[in-house]
Amino acid sequence: MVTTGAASEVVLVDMNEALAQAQAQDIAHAVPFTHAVTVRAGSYAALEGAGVVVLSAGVAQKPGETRLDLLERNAKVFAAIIPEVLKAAPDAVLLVASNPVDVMTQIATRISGLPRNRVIGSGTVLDTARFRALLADRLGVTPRSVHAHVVGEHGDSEVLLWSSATVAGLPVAQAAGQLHRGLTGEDRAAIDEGVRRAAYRIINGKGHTAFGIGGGLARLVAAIGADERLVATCAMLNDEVAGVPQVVLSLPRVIGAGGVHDTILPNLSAEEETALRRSAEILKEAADGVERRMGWTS
Ligand SMILES: NC(=O)C1=CN([C@@H]2O[C@H](COP(=O)(O)OP(=O)(O)OC[C@H]3O[C@@H](n4cnc5c(N)ncnc54)[C@H](O)[C@@H]3O)[C@@H](O)[C@H]2O)C=CC1
Ligand SMILES: CC(=O)C(=O)O
Repeated sequence: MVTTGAASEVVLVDMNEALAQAQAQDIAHAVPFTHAVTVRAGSYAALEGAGVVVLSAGVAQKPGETRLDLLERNAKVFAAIIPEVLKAAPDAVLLVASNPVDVMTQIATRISGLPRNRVIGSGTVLDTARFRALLADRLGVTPRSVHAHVVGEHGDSEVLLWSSATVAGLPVAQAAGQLHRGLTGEDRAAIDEGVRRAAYRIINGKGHTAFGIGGGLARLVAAIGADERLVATCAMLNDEVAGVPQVVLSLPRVIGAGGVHDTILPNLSAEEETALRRSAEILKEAADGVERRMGWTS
């Protein structure tokens, strides 16, 4: 957020106050080289007046763990922190990053009681970035010129929408031909694996992921602050997706002041539609299970 000037003030709140203080100081020392952003650590009360509160507290995956393995632990963290956040910043948009981000967004929607469009999960914003980056690399163009989306779970069952991926308005296979680049079935499989397994690889190498999600969250915060109507793949509670009712997953959403303004369902091939239904079913089952175990539903 500091490097892009996405906000005028950033307040870090963490149960580990010494860590929050240290991070805030370290980040503040980058301000002279970047944008005029005030950065400080504080208690929940310091969130007063916040336009957006990013919820990233909780535990992260250890090597070998899936995102869904974190569910119970992070549900308890959200039950503790969301009432505190809302006491200080009742008008904020909640932007959820903690994993498993889709189910955590459902939990945040339930606990907060806020309108669903004010509780956004970063969802597949990161996976879409990874897809665009890998496709761009294959085709020899910049990722900003690749229009492609990942929908569904931010996790193992996510769906890369190859059928609607374009460059310069051309389907990627045709664009690849004109760019004299191969895009074989093997290349596609490697890109799929590169996107779907990115977090596992990075966590194996450095213990956590940070820069990609930091870039994505900053982009969403900027879009909310400036009422941009940015189209980004984010998670929100949907009435129904692919026949699955009341499920949180990512689709392209229009993001502006106050949160999500609209949702767009891209054209899907039959295979993509089946994969999206499967992803929705996995998330629905995980969310229903944790809601029962937390005693929120019978
Ligand atoms: N959505 C996405 O694309 C991504 C999500 N994540 C998720 O974000 C979360 C955080 O990841 P990291 O920053 O790497 O972990 P981390 O362990 O470095 O940071 C989590 C912080 O939460 C704090 N915390 C824990 N319980 C708390 C409570 N009750 N109140 C206040 N603070 C509390 C801890 O003190 C810690 O500083 C994880 O769930 C991780 O899986 C991480 C990267 C990408
Ligand atoms: C950790 C995580 O969810 C990611 O980097 O995709």
